[in-house]
Amino acid sequence: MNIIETPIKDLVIIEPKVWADERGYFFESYNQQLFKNLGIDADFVQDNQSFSHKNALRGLHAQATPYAQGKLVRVIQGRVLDVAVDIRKKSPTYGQHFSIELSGENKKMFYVPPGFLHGFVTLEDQTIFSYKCTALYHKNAEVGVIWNDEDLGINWGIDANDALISPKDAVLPKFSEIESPF
Ligand SMILES: Cc1cn([C@H]2C[C@H](O)[C@@H](COP(=O)(O)OP(=O)(O)O[C@H]3O[C@H](C)C(=O)[C@H](O)[C@H]3O)O2)c(=O)[nH]c1=O
Repeated sequence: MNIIETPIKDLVIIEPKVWADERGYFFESYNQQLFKNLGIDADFVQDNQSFSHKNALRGLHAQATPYAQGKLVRVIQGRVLDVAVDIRKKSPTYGQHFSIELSGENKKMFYVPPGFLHGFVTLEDQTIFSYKCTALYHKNAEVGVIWNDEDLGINWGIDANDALISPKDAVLPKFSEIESPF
């Protein structure tokens, strides 16, 4: 298992060791001791899974302190562009984002610590997205920013007219309109 740092501190990519043979493949998608050895000393308490059609765009979401969530995200089937935005007020990369393509094919995982907005857009039909969270869901603690915020300048790689957005996400505020809870 390899861990790859990104230009944003604490935001890391994990490449699991994949065992392939004539039957298919096997890999450990999570191993607490191995992750702690790699510096990800997080206790996960909730697993989530979503299924999406192509061009579904979920985000940008976070949960405010004290319910802030770290997320270990991966794609079981299909392909996404995954995006994390640093909104830790004291961070030198505040307001900056990092994007990565996650797929059933590349089997890459992405650890998004507490203090980040998170979202993804699906690049293939029948995409299954799975992630572990370090805090339970608290609906009333949800915070979000509109996906196409001009200040964040995220290139989602799809035509905005094709994006499938939930009614909730379609009315999220601009980045300049929120006070980061981190
Ligand atoms: C997140 C969540 C949702 N729900 C229920 C509440 C909603 O009625 C329904 C759909 O939720 P939502 O539309 O917020 O699902 P997503 O748009 O995929 O939200 C996720 O999208 C981005 C990518 C994230 O990083 C977050 O984990 C999460 O906000 O599931 C639950 O019961 N538990 C949960 O933990």
